[in-house]
Amino acid sequence: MNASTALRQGWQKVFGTGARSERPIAPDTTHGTILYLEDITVSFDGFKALNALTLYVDAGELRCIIGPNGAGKTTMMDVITGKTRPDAGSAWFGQTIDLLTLTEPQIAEAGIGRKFQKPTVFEQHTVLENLELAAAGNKSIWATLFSPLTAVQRDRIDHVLETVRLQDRRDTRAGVLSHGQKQWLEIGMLLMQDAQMLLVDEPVAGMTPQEVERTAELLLSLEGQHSVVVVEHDMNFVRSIARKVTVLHEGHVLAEGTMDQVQNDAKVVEVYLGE
Ligand SMILES: Nc1ncnc2c1ncn2[C@@H]1O[C@H](COP(=O)(O)OP(=O)(O)OP(=O)(O)O)[C@@H](O)[C@H]1O
Repeated sequence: MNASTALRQGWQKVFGTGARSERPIAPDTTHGTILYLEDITVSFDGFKALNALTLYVDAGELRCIIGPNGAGKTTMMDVITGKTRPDAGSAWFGQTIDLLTLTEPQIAEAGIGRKFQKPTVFEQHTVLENLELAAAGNKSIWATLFSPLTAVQRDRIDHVLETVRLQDRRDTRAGVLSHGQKQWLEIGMLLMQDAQMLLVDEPVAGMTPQEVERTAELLLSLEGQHSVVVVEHDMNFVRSIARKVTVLHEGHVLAEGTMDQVQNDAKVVEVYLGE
């Protein structure tokens, strides 16, 4: 059994494999699709950052999104998380949750977590405390850090620490972690929030080669249990984790397929990879 499979199986033991029933609203993925973006258009002063973008993500899928600067990758993430409202189109989380009717906090509550390029952890708190705080949501810091953990919470934290390989850093202040470790901690925090879909923006920028390799293993280990959308410019990294790759250009999908398929697509070579 490889490391990813072992982690995934452990994950299933702790969190189960079905829909998360403790959520007030959870995406219905019985048709196998967790994200439906259809004909999404976003204009800024008449310029179409997204132009009738249609894109679907399967439940449990690890999807890489690539494309030249200005292709609309960030704007797409902003639409999914409710930061930007489209002028036209529809965005559904599973079959029943209309993302365009929800606020940003409601979208996060529904199970969509976003990790920005720059890590945003609580630097003065330990790794363990960061995970506790992430799980606590709106509870006060005092109430969270001074109430004893339940056995279930302890199991979850142990499992997340193992997944993000920070077991031996649990009592380390987050501020002194390496850049890569902070990125993993932040992914761990999304896992503590039980994010079913993780949007991850340029996860390996600024990492050492070993950290890049570890990040690939981490993202691959989430496959199946979580849907992960990774936006990344580092093509070697994308190649190392790629399943299905979507190439965005001028606000819509230029090509989609395996890394080999998109790399050999003449349109993609012309506008992006041939640069
Ligand atoms: N708030 C805004 N106001 C005006 N124009 C914007 C705004 N946000 C994005 N844009 C423009 O929309 C286009 C798409 O930007 P976006 O950031 O989504 O691209 P991207 O694919 O993420 O690029 P990069 O790889 O450089 O991060 C760009 O031309 C950008 O300048």
